[in-house]
Amino acid sequence: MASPTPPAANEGIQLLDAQNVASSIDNSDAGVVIRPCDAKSITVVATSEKRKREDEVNEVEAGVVPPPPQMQHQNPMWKTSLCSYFRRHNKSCSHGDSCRYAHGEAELRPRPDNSWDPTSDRAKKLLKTSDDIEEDAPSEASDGESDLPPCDDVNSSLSKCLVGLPRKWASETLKNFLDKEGIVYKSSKKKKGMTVGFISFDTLEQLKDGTNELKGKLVGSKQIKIADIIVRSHDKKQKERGGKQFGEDPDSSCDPLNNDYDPEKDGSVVDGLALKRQSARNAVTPLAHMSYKDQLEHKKNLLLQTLKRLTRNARKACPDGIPLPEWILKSREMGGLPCQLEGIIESPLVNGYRNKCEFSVGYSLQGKCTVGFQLGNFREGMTAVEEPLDCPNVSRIACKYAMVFQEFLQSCTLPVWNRIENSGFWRQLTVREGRRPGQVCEVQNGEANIAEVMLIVQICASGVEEELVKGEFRRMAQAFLDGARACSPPLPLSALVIQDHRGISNAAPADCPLLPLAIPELEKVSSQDSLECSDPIIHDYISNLQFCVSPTAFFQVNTLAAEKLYSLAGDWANLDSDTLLFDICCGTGTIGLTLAHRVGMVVGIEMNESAVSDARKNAEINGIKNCRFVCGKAEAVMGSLLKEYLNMPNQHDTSFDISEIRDSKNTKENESPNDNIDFDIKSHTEDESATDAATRSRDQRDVTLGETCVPEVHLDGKISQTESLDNEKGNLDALINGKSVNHEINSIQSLSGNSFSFTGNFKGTCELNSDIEEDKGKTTPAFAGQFKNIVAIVDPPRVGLHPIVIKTLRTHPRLRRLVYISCKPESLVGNAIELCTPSADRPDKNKNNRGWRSMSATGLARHRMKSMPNSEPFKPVRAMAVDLFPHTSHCEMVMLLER
Ligand SMILES: C[S@@+](CC[C@H](N)C(=O)[O-])C[C@H]1O[C@@H](n2cnc3c(N)ncnc32)[C@H](O)[C@@H]1O
Repeated sequence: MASPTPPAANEGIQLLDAQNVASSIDNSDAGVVIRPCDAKSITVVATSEKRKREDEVNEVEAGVVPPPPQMQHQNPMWKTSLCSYFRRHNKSCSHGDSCRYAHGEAELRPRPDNSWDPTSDRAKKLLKTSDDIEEDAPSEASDGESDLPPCDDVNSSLSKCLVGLPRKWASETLKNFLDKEGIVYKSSKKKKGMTVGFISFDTLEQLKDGTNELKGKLVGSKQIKIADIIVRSHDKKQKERGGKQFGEDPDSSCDPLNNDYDPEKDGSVVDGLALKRQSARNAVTPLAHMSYKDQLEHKKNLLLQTLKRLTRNARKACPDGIPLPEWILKSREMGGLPCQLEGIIESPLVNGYRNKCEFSVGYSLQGKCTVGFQLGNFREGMTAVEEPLDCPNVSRIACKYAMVFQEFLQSCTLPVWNRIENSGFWRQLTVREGRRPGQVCEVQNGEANIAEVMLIVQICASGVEEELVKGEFRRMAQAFLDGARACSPPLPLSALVIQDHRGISNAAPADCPLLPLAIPELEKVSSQDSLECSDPIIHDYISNLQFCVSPTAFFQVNTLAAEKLYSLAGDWANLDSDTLLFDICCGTGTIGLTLAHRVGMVVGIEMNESAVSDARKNAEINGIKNCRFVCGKAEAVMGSLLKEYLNMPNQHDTSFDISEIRDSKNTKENESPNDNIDFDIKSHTEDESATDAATRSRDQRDVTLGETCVPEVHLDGKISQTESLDNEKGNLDALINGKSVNHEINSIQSLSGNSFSFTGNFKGTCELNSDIEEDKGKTTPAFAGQFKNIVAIVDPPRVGLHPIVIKTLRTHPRLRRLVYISCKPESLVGNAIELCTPSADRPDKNKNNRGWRSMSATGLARHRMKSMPNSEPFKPVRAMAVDLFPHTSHCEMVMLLER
């Protein structure tokens, strides 16, 4: 038998202090996970042992056998983590020199983002130095557990972090456990779903006894580790000003866990490898220290590793008795790749490329009111904000506006948002930029091409007197105008919007109230009391088309690189006039609209109402008539749309029967990872058109399954004759495309000329076809069978596609080509496993989703494969990346799947 395989470095939980905890936190959209990165590797090891003879290359990938020297050199992670096996087994490791992990500090290399393995002496030393700088040095952790804090730092050190707790524990369970163990403490806190909890003590004595008692205690099979909590100097300052610190009141908002800061949303794209950020530049652009060429090489290497995971997992998921597909067999000749990675397309603009920056409002490490980027994840205990001036991805214009706002706040009476206390008024500034039309001759001088700027200021108006708020808004608008004018040349300023958001995190929901403000002198303010102005919108241009961008609609942050991305997707989709193109997760319609001239018809699907409204406007202003945009979650409408357009039998059924929806709803309640099913589709009646059925949706909160309801309908089209039309709510009696209809309107989404778009309760019979469809002479359901070539381009958010969408696409026999665009290649891999693995002859209907929380994305995909209906799999044909995010480790990947 082979000698025991050393586990990967950092196996299990061996976190030393709060920083180390943070460094293992995966801040993906899925939430916080202390990532036993190694569990994965261990699985790989076990499986690759099983399938050793099949593919030795996989063992290289899994770290089981060393890569050839040239690969070692290429792998940016080579020897960047300490080998835990080596440390634990008296400095011996059966892999010897070929181990991918460092045997001791001397061998250790810095990670690509210049950070060090958090468990290394170097990292700890750096940590200590930086903490000294912050006048807030915690005790240095030693060998897995922290020492007791020095006596002169008692106030900030009477709290500890408990690592390795069961995820299912809540605060109450932790309290019970501590009481049972006889620990004397002041307060404790634990959030379900995390393995970290917090405990605070009244005295040093209590802390000493408590930590001694808890150190190494077993909970289930896991040992509890104890780590320090690092309190920043600005938090101390807040405390001095009267603010609470963690531990003072466990039920108060002073809870480091009560934050769902998403650095991605914030523009602060944090590299998961980072240990600790000392500057906004490092937090937001961790690769900025590399040349652009090296950055691309680094990203390419990461993508290669990610792609190989697809092959490995699809192989594992392949049901017994079913032959491995050709692409997996061929992968041996390509070093384990599922298809060729054909390269990485550079961003035309490397600096200042972001057209949207979300600046946090908070305090710097020195306690100064600052508008900029947070230095790290709040879960790392980091709330400090630093100015964005040194971040190369931010434009000069965005920086200027951040500075103008910062100056304004310093003289403002209303408080800035306190992330620890969840109180305050000013929260965030978003700067969105729109470029001029036409071919840009001087790409690198991107700033000169910015024609429009929209500023969105997020506040929390709760409990603040209205008059005071109005006065501050007026002063702020004036400050922005003055700031814009003071620059040479003056900065563009087209729209100013207030977003009143009362939630804990700055990530506001799509329906968060927006108040467009008049900008003095730009807008003619009719009276002193009227601050509001009309629709705030800016414009940008892609492939010579104009795009409206409303305040919250998604628009790629790097427009010039996005243009390259879309044209690559279009080229690979192999489009012609016989093509029906589904643009899934279409946002403001950018992909569908830029490719509309190459296809017969585009159907865009998007859940964000304002983005759909923008998409429709965009079609109109560009005179594009062969696009239809459907507002709804793809998982709720995709099946119906496929049936509607592809003339499937039983056309008047919705795509999923109630049991399917109920099933997905149940799995959600029973811990389904896909907890974003908000819509329900009811079987529709014979007198509704398929279009109506496909587009109507109802918020799950208002409906319980099995209940009969008046379906809510989303319609769009042109009114040729109107008897009554109330802009807000009321009844619409109109002739729509020649048919008389009556609708109770819930909300009108856009109204320009005689075009409309609204949701309302469906009352009568309406064979509605939008004028766009009529103009093309393709009326619903006359589309059926009209298209020979059915293609989907999917561009989902970071979590990837919903499993129902994957299943719908995979099981539809007429969909032969799919172009997957991904801003998170790991999610693409998860989805591609489900799309490309052969299905079992008899799918396992018994979906046991228990334990999904501890599964990796790929493990989950393999698990779901078991219940995939028998269907022809796709195969990965080619892949290519487009760098939309220079200086960060993020990258867009495009993969062509065919069958
Ligand atoms: C990465 S963006 C792509 C947008 C667009 N393709 C573009 O390039 O501008 C993802 C879009 O998917 C939308 N989205 C997220 N979840 C969705 C769902 N379940 N169904 C439909 N759209 C969804 C988001 O609102 C967002 O506009």
